[in-house]
Amino acid sequence: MAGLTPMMQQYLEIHEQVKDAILFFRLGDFYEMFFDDAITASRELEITLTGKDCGLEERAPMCGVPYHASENYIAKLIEKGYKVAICEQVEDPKQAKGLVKREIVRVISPGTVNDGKLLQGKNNNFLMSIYYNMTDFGIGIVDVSTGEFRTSQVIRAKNPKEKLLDEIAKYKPSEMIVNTVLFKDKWLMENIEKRFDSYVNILQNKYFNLESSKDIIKEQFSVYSMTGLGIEADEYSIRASGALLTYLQETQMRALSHIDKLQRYVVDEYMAMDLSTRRNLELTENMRTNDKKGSLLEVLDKTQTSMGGRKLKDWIHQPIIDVENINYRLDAVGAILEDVSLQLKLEKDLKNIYDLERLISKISFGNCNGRDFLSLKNSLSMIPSLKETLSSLDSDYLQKLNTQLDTLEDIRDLIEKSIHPEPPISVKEGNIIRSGYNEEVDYYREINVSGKDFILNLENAEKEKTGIKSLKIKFNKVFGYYIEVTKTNLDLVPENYIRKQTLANAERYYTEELKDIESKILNAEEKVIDLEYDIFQEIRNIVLESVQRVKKSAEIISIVDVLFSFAKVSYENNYVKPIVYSGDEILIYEGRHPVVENMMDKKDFVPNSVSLDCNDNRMLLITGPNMAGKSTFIRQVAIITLMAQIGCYVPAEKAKIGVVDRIFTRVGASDDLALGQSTFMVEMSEVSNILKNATHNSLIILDEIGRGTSTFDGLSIAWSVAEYIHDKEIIGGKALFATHYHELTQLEALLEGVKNYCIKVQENQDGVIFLRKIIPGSADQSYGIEVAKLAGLPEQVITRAREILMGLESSEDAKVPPRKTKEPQHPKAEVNLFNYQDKQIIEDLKALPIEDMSPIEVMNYVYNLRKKIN
Ligand SMILES: Nc1ncnc2c1ncn2[C@@H]1O[C@H](COP(=O)(O)OP(=O)(O)OP(=O)(O)O)[C@@H](O)[C@H]1O
Repeated sequence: MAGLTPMMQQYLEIHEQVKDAILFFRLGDFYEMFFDDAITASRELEITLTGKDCGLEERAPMCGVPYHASENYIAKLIEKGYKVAICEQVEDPKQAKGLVKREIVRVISPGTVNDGKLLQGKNNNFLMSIYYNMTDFGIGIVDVSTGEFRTSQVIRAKNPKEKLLDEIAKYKPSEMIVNTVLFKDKWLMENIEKRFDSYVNILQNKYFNLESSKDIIKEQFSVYSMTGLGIEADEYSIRASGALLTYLQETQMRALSHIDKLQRYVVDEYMAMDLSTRRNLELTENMRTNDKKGSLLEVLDKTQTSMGGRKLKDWIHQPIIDVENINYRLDAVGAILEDVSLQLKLEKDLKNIYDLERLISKISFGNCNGRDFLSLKNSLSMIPSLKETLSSLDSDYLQKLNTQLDTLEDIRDLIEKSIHPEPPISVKEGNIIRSGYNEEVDYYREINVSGKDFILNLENAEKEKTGIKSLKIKFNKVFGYYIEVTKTNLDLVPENYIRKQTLANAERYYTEELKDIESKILNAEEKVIDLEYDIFQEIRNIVLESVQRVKKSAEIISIVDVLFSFAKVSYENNYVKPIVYSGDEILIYEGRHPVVENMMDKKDFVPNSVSLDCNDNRMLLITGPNMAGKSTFIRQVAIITLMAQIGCYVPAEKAKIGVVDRIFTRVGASDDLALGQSTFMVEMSEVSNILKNATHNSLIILDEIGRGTSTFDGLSIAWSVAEYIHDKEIIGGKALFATHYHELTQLEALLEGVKNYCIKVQENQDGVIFLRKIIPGSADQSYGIEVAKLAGLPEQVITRAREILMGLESSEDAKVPPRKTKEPQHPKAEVNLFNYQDKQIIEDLKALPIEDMSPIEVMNYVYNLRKKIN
C-alpha cells in the first residue's frame, strides 16, 4: 500500500500468506501485532492496544507480548480457537543493512501444538484428516507433540457415517482437516461440529490428490513406494495421510523429522464404540465434569511415565478383539503380579523415565536445551535395569518386548561425556559442553578463567603502583573493562592511564595492558559460546540419527508401563484374571463396578453375578426400585468386558468373557440440549444407532429406554426394541435391559432368550433398605415414594403421594382419592385420573378378551383408548 513504511509493508506481505491466522511479528524482544490482529489480540488477551506510526495519516493499531512470555499468550489464543502464525527475524538485526529479513516459521493451530502450556496436563493433541466419499473413508491421525502418525480406511461399510463418527470419537482430535465431499454432507458436518470440540478446516481436493499424496508420503517416511509402508492398496488412507502431511508442511515449515513412522491399523481389529458409549461408560472422563476423576482411566492409571499414561488411554479407547493378543497381555500382567518384589523394582525403574517421546520430538524440533539432553540420558540410564527386571518375568510377551528394547547406550554415553552436568536453560549462554569433551572449548575456557585472574592481579598491581587503595577494575557492557579512580585520588593517577569517561565522583581509565587482557577475555568468551553452540548442534544431529531407535524403546516402555499399571491396580483391588475366549458367553461371578467401588469403602460394595450367552440368556431384564443399583450393575458388565478386552484383570471373583465386537449403551437421560435435540430425540437416535449397527457379537446395554415420553408410548417402544434385539434373525446379541416398566417382565414368558432379574430390597417400618443384590425374578414394586422420602421430599408430599398411589392401585376407575387437608386456594383435589365418563368405554373394557390378546394388542388397545378419552 502506497505510503506505508517498509516494515509495515513487510508485515502485510507476510500476513498475506496466512490470512486466517493472527501474525506474531518478531521485533527484538517482543512479538508485535498490528491492524485487525492487534484489535483481536488486545481484546482476547486483555492487553493494551496502542498505535504505531505506519506512514499513513492514522496510526496502525498495535499491541505486543514479550517473547519470553509468548507461550502463555499463544496458548490462550489457541484455546479460544484462533490460529497463530509465528514470524521470526531470520537475520541478525545488528548485521542487517536496512530492513531485517523475516519469515513465518510455524503456524500453530489447535491440532499442531507441540509443547508448552497447551500440552500441560493433556495426554494427547491429535490432528486428524478425513477423506470421505459417501461410502468409504480414509483417515490420518498425528500427535504432533510425539510424532506418532496413524492411518486407516474403511471401505463399503454398512453405515460409513456412524463408523466415521466412532473413529473420531476414539481420538477426539483438537483439529480436523476434511475434504469438500464431507463438508457438503450436512448431517455429518453437523454431527462433527456439535459432538466434537474440534477446529475443522475444509481443504480443497488437491490436498487429497492420490499421486501427490504418494509423493509426499514417500518423501516424509523415506520409502520408495507405498508397499514399504503396507498401504499400497489403501487408496483412502493414502489420500488422507497425504493431505495431513501437506497441511503439516505448510503450517509447520520447520522439519517434521520426528514424524518418521506411519502406522497402519485396521478399524475392525478393535472393539467399536460410539461416542455416547464412551461417555456413558465414563471410560476416560467423568460424564458430568468431563475430567478424569471418576472415570475408569482414573482407577486403572497407575502408570509411572507420561508415555504409559497416553498408551493406557489409547488402550482403553481401543479394546482388542483378538483372543490371542488379549491373553498375551493378561499373561504378562499375571507375571508381574506374581512377584511383588519385581513389581516394586519395575515401578522404580519406570518412575525415573521421562517422556522420551516428547523429549525426542523437542530435540527434532530444535527447541531443546542441555537439560533435555540430561533428561534423555537419565532416562536411558534406567533401561539396563528395566531390561534386567523384564528378563526375570515369566511372560512371552514381556520377553518379546525385552528383546526389542534397545538400551541406547551409545546415546547415553555420548550425552554423558559431552553435556555439562548443570547446563543453563539457554543454549546460547555457554557452559553447555562438559570439560574434557572438546579441547578447543577447554582452551578458551582456560583463557576466560585465567583472564579474570589476570584482571584481579592487575588490579592489585595497579593499587600498589599508584598507592590508590580504592582503585577498582570494573566491567560493563558498553565500555568493557576500565579502571575506576575516585575524584579524591586523581592526583595519583599515572600518565599511562587513558581517560575513558568522567562521572560525578570518579574518573574511568584504561591502559594498553588492560586492553590487551580484555580483548583476550572477550574473544575467548564469545568464541567459547559459539563453539559450544556448534558442538551442541553436532551432538543433537548425532542423537537425531537414532530417533527411530529412541521411539521404539519409548513405545516398548509405554507398553510395559501399562501392563505394570494393570498389575498394580489388580493387586491393590483384588482383580482376577478373566478367561477370555472367542465364544458367546459372558459369565461374571461376584463382579464389581471398578469406579463405584473405588468411590466407597470397598467392603460396602455388593458384588453381583451375571450369566449371558447368545441363547437362553441373551437378554436380561433387570427391574428394581429406583436407586437399587440397576444402572451400576449393567454398566459394570460392560466395563468388566471392556477391561478384559484391553488385557486387564477384572473386579470379580471369576470371569469368563467371550469377546464382543462392539459395546452399545443407551443410558439414562444424557440429554444433549447443546445439540438442539430434546432428551427423547437423543434417546431415540441412540437407540436407532444400536438397532442399525448391533450384531450377534455385540453387547448391548439399555438403561430405561422409553422413559423420555409418555408411559404407553415409552412402554411400547421399549417392548418392540427388546423384541427386535432378541430376534436372532435380526440381531440376537447379548443385552442387559434395565427398566421401570414392570410390564416388560412378561417378555420372559414370550421370548426364549429373555430372563428376568431384579434387585433385592428389604422393607422395614422406616422405609426400604437397599440390599443391592441381583436375584432371578421380577420386582413387584418400584418404591419410588420411599426413594423420594430418602431424598428428603417434605413429609406432607410423601404422605399425600402414598394416598394417591393407594387410590390408583385399588380403585377400579383409578381415581385419585380426595385430599384430607384443607387448602382452599387450590382447585378441588378430586381429579379423575383419566377423566372419562363414558359408560360405553367402561363396558368395552370389561368385555375385552384380555387373556386371548398379546401384550402388544393390549397396549395398542390401551393406547387407542387413551387417545379417545383425551
Ligand atoms: N452393588 C452395589 N453396592 C453398593 N452400592 C451400590 C451398588 N450398586 C449401586 N450402588 C449405589 O447406589 C447408587 C444408585 O445406583 P444406580 O444408579 O445404579 O441405581 P438405579 O437402580 O439405576 O437407580 P434409578 O432407577 O433411580 O436410576 C449408586 O450411586 C451407588 O452409590
